[in-house]
Amino acid sequence: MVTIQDTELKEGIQEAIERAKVLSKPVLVSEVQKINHIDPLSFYAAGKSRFFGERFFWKDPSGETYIIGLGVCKQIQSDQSAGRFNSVEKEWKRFIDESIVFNPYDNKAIGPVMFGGFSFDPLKEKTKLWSKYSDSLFHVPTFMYSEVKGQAFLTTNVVCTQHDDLSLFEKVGVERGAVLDSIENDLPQQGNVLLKEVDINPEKWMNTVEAIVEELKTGSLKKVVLARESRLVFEKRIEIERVLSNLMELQRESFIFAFESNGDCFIGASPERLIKKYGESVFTTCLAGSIPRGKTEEDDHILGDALLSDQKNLTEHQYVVDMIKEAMEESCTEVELPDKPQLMKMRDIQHLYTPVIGKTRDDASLLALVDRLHPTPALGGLPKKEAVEKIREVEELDRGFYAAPLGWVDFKGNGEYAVAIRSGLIQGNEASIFAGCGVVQDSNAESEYQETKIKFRPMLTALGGNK
Ligand SMILES: C=C(O[C@H]1C=CC=C(C(=O)O)[C@@H]1O)C(=O)O
Ligand SMILES: [Mg+2]
Repeated sequence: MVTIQDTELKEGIQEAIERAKVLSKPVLVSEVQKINHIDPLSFYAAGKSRFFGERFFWKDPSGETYIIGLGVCKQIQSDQSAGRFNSVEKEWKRFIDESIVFNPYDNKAIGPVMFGGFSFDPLKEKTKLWSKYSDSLFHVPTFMYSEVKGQAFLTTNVVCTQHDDLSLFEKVGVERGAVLDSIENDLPQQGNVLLKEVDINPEKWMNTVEAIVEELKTGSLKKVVLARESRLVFEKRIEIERVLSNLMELQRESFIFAFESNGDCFIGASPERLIKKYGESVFTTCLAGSIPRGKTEEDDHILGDALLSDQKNLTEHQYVVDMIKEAMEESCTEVELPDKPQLMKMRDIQHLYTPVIGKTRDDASLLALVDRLHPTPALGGLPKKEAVEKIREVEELDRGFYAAPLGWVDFKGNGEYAVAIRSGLIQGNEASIFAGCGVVQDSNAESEYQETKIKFRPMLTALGGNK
């Protein structure tokens, strides 16, 4: 049981209603309180009955930051394609500038935070798979639990209109009390059975890989990332909490995320950071080039060493390094990166990995950096524009939010975006899972196909389809 003593929320609501009258538009009041630790997954689960379809979950790979949101007090979305990063940022800034924030703490990821993401390619023809997600979609939660370096905070966000009155304060208090009272530490155990697993057109996908390899040998394109889908049908509705719990247990080194919208849930465990910005410091990652894990420790070392000296994978990786380095040098005063990749080992796969750090020039915003980086050649290809056009033309899959930036930004401009790979879209008792790989001149369709099979594994296992 968590007891909350409200201090400023009531006064804040009063003030926000007055401000809403003057501005003739809704005004946010945000209050941050330090609370005792709550299990992040239990907080998420506590919102199930009241806020299903309006929740999000985020954990960074270090486990330093957890952000869990329940309810949506403000939605920011944009269906425009050109300038969508900028238009989301502008709307967010305007919203924050007019808001009233009570927050005596200096931590990141507390107070008003918007969580969400962007589709991979807004110009790709839409299918009904992603009908619940617009091309840019962000939620500011009503209640948000943040755990930052072991300290726990609860943020309450209330949007007040000129027609509201102080009864809003009572209403929010009752709702928050109900959420906190329904926190239970044990997740219900529920078995589910995988009835059907359909790989969508694998032969056609391999033919496309072969055709692209031929194109890469002659034209100006150097790399194209091609992805595919597998569709799973279960006996019962998929329990998002259970999938998250499995991901937390099995993919500890990854970003773990869930983003619900209108009853669907985009979920995954990505090893890939697109960009993190804390103050002026920025961190990004070049991640491309893959090999399986070994069955024994010795095997694993042999495979890792083979990856570190494999020319096809080194080329695939280097394209990403070159592009990210150029983008960072444009936006930063200092950029540091090692001159050779190292290994990143996850449960199911190992990758070539080059971390990059920098200091932003003229305080470039996080979303401006996302705009500059997305998609890196780890998800799009090289040259960027031609590769994205090629994917739009030849790929059967509607990527939606797969392979695109997903993450958060707080009201001070700090935040982090992952590249949403190793992910899937849950729709009731069905799920689509996605995986792709970097196709270069030396690619072989069969081995790229095997690579996508390994990349399906984190989600397949978490869903209960592959023990
Ligand atoms: C496109 C995916 O992985 C990317 C990230 C790491 C390694 C990759 C590769 O080796 O092909 C891909 O570029 C995916 O997991 O769906
Ligand atoms: Mg690869």
